Parts: sequence; C-alpha cells; structure tokens
Amino acid sequence: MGDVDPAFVQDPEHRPKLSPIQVDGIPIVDLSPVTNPTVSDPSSIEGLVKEIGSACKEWGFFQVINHGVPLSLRQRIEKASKLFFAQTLEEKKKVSRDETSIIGYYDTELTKNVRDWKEVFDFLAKDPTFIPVTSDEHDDRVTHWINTSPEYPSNFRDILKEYIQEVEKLSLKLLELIALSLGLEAKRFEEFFIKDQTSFIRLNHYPPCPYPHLALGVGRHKDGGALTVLAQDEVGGLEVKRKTNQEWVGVKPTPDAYIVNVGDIIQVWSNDLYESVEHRVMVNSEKERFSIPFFFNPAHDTEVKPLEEMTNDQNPSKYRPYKWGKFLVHRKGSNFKKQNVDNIQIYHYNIA
Ligand SMILES: O=C(O)CCC(=O)C(=O)O
Ligand SMILES: [Fe+2]
Repeated sequence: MGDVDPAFVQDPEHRPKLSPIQVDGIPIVDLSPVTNPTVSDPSSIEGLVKEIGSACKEWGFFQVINHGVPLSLRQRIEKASKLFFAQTLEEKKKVSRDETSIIGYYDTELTKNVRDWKEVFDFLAKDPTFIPVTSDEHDDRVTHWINTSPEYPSNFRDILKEYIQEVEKLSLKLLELIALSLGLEAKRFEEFFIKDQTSFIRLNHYPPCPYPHLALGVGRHKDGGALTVLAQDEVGGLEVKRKTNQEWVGVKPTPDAYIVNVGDIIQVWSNDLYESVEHRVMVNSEKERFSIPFFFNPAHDTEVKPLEEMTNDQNPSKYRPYKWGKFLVHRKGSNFKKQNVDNIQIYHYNIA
C-alpha cells in the first residue's frame, strides 16, 4: 500500500492510542448448554440467556466459546484467506467488486470518508442475493448480487460455502438466545431470514502499516445489520467503545472464540434496549492481521421497526420503519465513493 496517502489519515480526535487499554471485561459466554446435549438442561439454558442479555445491555459485544463451529473448518478458511491475499494485486483484481457488482475483492473502502488500511474479499451466503436497484424509496425495482469465482486457492468457494453454513447455524442460535433474553419467543426473528437473506462473509486483511498512529484498519463505525459473528486472529487490534465511559478498549484475542456484536437492526427491534456499539480496528507496524466477520442480515424487503412486544404507552416506538435493503444499498454506495454527507445511520429514522 506504499507511502502514507492523506486519504488514510484520521482526524486527530479519531487517531488511536498506540498502547490501548486491554480489558478482560468483554464477557466470554460458554454456549455448551445449546451445543452440547449432555450439559443441556432448562436451568443452564436460563443462565445462558441471562448472561447474553446482560452482555448485550452492558457491552453490545460478547465472545462465545463451545460454539459448535469446527476448529478444523476455521483453520481451513483462515489458510485459504491467507493464500488468496498473498496473490498479486493483478490476480486479486480479477474478482474485483465494482459499482454495479458489489461483491468480491477491493482495497479502497471508506469508513466515514477516510480510507481503511485493509483489503477485503466479500462472499454472499445466498447466491443470488436479491436487493433493490437503488436506495430511492420510490424505486421498486429489484436486482440481484452474485458471488465471484476466484481461481485460487482451488477449493476456495467450497470452503467459503461450508464455513458460511456453520457460522449461519451459530448466528441463528444466537438470535434465538437474544430473542429469549428480550422475553420473546425463541423463533421470533426467524421469519426475517428464512425466505431470503442478505448475509455475507468478509475476509479482512490488514497489512502492516508504517503509520499506525495516523491510520485505522477500519474507522469507527456501527454494524448496520442484525448480528455480526467475527473470527479474529491472535494479533489483536479490534477496539470497542465501552458504554460506561465512552473509552476505547481492546478486545483481547481468545483462541477459537467468536466475537459477537449487536447490529443496528437489533437496536431498532429492541427499541434501544440493546445498543449497537461503535468499534474500530487498529493497525500494527510489524504484523499483518486477518479477521473474518459474518454479517447476518435479513431479507432486503424486511421492514425494520421496533417490535410491538418491545413498545407500549410508557415506552413508545423510537424509530420510523425503514426497508433494510434500501439502507444496505445506500451504505454500500457511500462506502465506495467519497461524499460530502455522512453515511446513512439509524438515527436518521429516530422519532423526535
Ligand atoms: O477486523 C475486525 O476485527 C472487525 C472488522 C469490522 O468491524 C467490520 O468489518 O465491520
Ligand atoms: Fe464492524
């Protein structure tokens, strides 16, 4: 990525501290009660639901262990990701994303109009994935996105598909536990994902950066979807804005764990009971870092609004409904081109 380009330089107030506070505070939740039948009894599930509810309220982030995704599969996708990114730029650009076909390789993402120090490969859970043509709410046309077919490594697509299947299973389980923690039926959210979904997996590669005090791997942001399930490697760099004091804290890598965070859609569904928390990624002058988030997103025509069960006369709905697909198309467009206005955010739908 060469010399520092002003496009990568964060405004002074958003630059990272080089020795961030590392905390153990982000809860580690053991999913054995739902993944291992021998420890599954009603009281252990009840305890698990409580733990997840508190983590969602206090942090918006938690880590899970004994999650059911086979370690060997995770190792295979990590290896495939390294092989893919180790290719020449010319090879990687053969599966580039562009303004119309939004899925594939790219190294020019902007977060809040500042360029991220990373390269990325996106792959859809459903191929094709149906999506509105434009973010204009009066435009009813629907198109679809499809996956690219990288030639190398040779079994890349199969590994991606197999991995997505497992992490999607985990995401559905997590969503059930989150529903229970909100006092809802376990399957309350399923309808938004079953028919169609717009979920995708992202392989992130953060090369070593000579200016880690100026740039970020991913600038501060909130995830727009329902839930993110992230595998990070042993290097570390993910920082979360702690709700209690608004301080940036590092998420210490836990081997084989997944980091789960509540996205904007759960914030809206829960009428702000669970908040989508800001996070960012620091880069490192010596080590490269890899991570693999799975963005679990509903069907494009899902109307996102606070659930009836979560609102009443004392706690009226805080958001106007919006169509998820329109929101996603808007986001994708503004992450690609530099614009003078801020990216779309859920607060734009706040009821004053
Ligand atoms: O790489 C990471 O640890 C997190 C990446 C992230 O937040 C994102 O891609 O939305
Ligand atoms: Fe994120």
